Amino acid sequence: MMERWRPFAHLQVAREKYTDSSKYKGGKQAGQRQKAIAPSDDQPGEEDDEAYGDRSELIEDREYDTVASSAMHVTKQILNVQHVVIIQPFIKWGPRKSPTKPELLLQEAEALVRSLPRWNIELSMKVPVETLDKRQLFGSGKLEELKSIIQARQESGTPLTCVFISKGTLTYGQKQTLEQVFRLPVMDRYSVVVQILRLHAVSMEAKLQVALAELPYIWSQVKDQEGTSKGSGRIFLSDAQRQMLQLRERKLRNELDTIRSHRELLRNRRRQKNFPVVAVVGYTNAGKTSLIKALTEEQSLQPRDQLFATLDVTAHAGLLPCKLEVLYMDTVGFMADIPTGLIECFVATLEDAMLADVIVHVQDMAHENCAQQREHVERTLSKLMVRNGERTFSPERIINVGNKIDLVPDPESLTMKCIDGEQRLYLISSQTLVGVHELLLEVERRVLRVTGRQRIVIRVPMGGQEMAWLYKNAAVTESAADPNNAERLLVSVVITEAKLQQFRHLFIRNRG
Ligand SMILES: Nc1nc2c(ncn2[C@@H]2O[C@H](COP(=O)(O)OP(=O)(O)OP(=O)(O)O)[C@@H](O)[C@H]2O)c(=O)[nH]1
Ligand SMILES: [Mg+2]
Repeated sequence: MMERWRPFAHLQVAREKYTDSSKYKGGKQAGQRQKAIAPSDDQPGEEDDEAYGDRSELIEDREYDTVASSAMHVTKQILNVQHVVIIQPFIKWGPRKSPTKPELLLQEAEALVRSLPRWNIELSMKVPVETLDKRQLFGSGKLEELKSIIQARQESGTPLTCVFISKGTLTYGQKQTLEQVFRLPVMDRYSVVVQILRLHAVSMEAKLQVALAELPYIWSQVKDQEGTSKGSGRIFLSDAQRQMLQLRERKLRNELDTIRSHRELLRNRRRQKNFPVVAVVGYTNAGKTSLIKALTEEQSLQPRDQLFATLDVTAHAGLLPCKLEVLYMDTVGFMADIPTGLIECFVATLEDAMLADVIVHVQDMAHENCAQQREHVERTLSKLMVRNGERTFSPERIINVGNKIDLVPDPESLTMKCIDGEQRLYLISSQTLVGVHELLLEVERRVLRVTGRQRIVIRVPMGGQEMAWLYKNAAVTESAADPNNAERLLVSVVITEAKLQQFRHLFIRNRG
């Protein structure tokens, strides 16, 4: 019966590159983004796409698409128009009640749907439930009521095409029951997020990660189905399909391992080049990309009002006021209530962020749920730390930034909250640039402190080797003739302790 409401099953033959969404992201952005990166060899991006052609076979796999579209209702035709009914179930009381208000949960569900360019929200409802585990999820009366609402809407001429139940994952049984009642395909958060990730994945690494993130979901649906339909004679996966999925998982893991060791090499190379790294992290849509754009004035960066707009960790060069060059890493946003299996794969891309010298945590001050978002990010970051075998973040390395203050009606009221224990919150707007310069000065202070760099003035002979050495091994900020000695220059530099020792050893001792 389900076959009838599986609108994507017949569509998976299309071969176009579904991640080539450039025309939906405000122009040539996908290409521009690659150009924006500095230095260019730091990215497992398009060049990898060409260099590893066989990887694309993993992305373009017809047999897999058939299984994926029936298990998740996801499709390569992401850009098809959809008319969506959103239902946000929430537990009204008891220990499993969500700490977040149902209205905010519903808003987040709507934001997820709006992140898909041609998905239209036709109906949006929050519905109290006793538990999220019932096979039909809702009480019988409520279910009938929902069915009538949907039917009435359809009869009035609205072409509804799917129901999005905003719960992490629905079991196969829940989906089947609800699809029979609503006579529409039913999706959960996992499958909607997968659609968004598929759309926004640009680099081969991100594409492979999304592909890997889909597998635990498919397996869980298969397991559920086996548990519910014993004896019904209907087999969800053939043995050959099972083997195909297992093989696919192995291949994806291998490919990702290869890409990551390549990334490790690049990271080492970057370290040799001695660029301090500043990672920008935060909840999805908090304004991470916008902040990097403001700090680097890089025009090609395209912030978007979409969740999970950034899926690739990219590096962008910027100059600190002292003329020291740093790399800002843009990262994947965090989100609560995303099943762990899904985000697990992306956690690896945050490795770079964890190794940064300084971490900027961007928070959306205009969001009603700001405090919970902040806690979620902090909790996830500390879990990541533990996994990476690190102790804890020293507060030295973290700068808390409250963004979007231009949208806060009374920004003055926030000033009170700015001192949070020892941690200061830097209030800024990446759009109007209020507070950005002050933040930049703080980034500079932290980078210099954490990386053991100092700003000093050195007196060197004019035209000597010293000057060339300093240009190569330190950041030269200024040079001027020494008023007391016409043959000497006063050079302001930002230099590490180790390099300063080397300088002394090479030049000062020699001079005797
Ligand atoms: N008014 C206002 N809007 C902002 C500000 N900063 C960012 N935005 C908007 O917020 C939206 C999200 O910005 P992004 O910079 O893409 O956010 P992000 O954190 O990189 O999001 P993801 O990559 O999806 O996790 C965009 O529409 C931005 O224009 C700000 O200071 N003020
Ligand atoms: Mg972003």
